Amino acid sequence: MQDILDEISAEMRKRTDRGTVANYIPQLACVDPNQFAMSVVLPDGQTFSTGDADTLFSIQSISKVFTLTIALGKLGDHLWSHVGREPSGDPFNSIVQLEHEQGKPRNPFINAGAIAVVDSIMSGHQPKESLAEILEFVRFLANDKSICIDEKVARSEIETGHRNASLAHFMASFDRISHPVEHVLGTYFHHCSISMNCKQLAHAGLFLAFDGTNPIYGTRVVSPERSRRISSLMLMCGHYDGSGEFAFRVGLPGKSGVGGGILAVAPGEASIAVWSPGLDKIGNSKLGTEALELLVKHTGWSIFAK
Ligand SMILES: NC(=O)CC[C@H](N)C(=O)O
Repeated sequence: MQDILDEISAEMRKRTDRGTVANYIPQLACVDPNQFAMSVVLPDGQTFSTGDADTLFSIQSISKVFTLTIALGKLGDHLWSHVGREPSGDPFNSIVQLEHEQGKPRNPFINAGAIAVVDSIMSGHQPKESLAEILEFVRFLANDKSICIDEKVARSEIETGHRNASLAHFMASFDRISHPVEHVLGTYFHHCSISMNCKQLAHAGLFLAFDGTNPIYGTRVVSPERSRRISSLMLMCGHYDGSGEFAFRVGLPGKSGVGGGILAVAPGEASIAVWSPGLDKIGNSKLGTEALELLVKHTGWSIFAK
């Protein structure tokens, strides 16, 4: 595995077209695009890494996997009255479907859906309490208490987040937001601003690759059924209007973020995190996707393989 990862890393180093860093969040625009990292965690806990795997990056929308897991734990199937579970085929920050669909977001991974999910888990609490709960959950999953929120990134998102504010207010106009919009947005921006490195992220996703149970510690996080459902949403919606392309090229459930990270799960095999800050036109990591494509070629880990 180490040889495979080093080969992929060497291949990625040669790439001249590395995509473009997210510049609509000023703090993310400062990140050096020449970075690359990949980590693979196996069920016995062995962790293989290459590149800048200890460097922290903003996990952005990958955090939506964790908030969805919390929301399903709290609301169960009732969550689906707040948010749908169909691919949107539109950009992650699009508002168009909301008007035609009575303010109900298509799925939990587009921005509108993730904002609705956050609202559903706040249950009358202050943003600080909800954030503490989300952060605690991520730390528990990764078994790492050092994971934190990057306050500078959160500030930067708050200052420039007009589009997300529009989505939240638009949903509120359909009575679909039950907490003060500013509180919901503050919580959303902060959970998007959690910083992690590839090793931590791969560990945090391990439960999804093993039917809801972390195989290293034997701790059950969610039921097998729920784990499979979260993974199926990652496959169908985890890369927004690029989800079909990702399934076609990689063939694994994955969730991307505009910080350039991707969490991918190979059921029964491994959890994988990859990071390269340059994005393609849709907002998914360009080299991250290429690296996962190569990994799957080497390992045969596609969910469509026997
Ligand atoms: N795709 C993403 O990672 C988007 C998340 C980002 N925080 C936003 O709201 O725009």
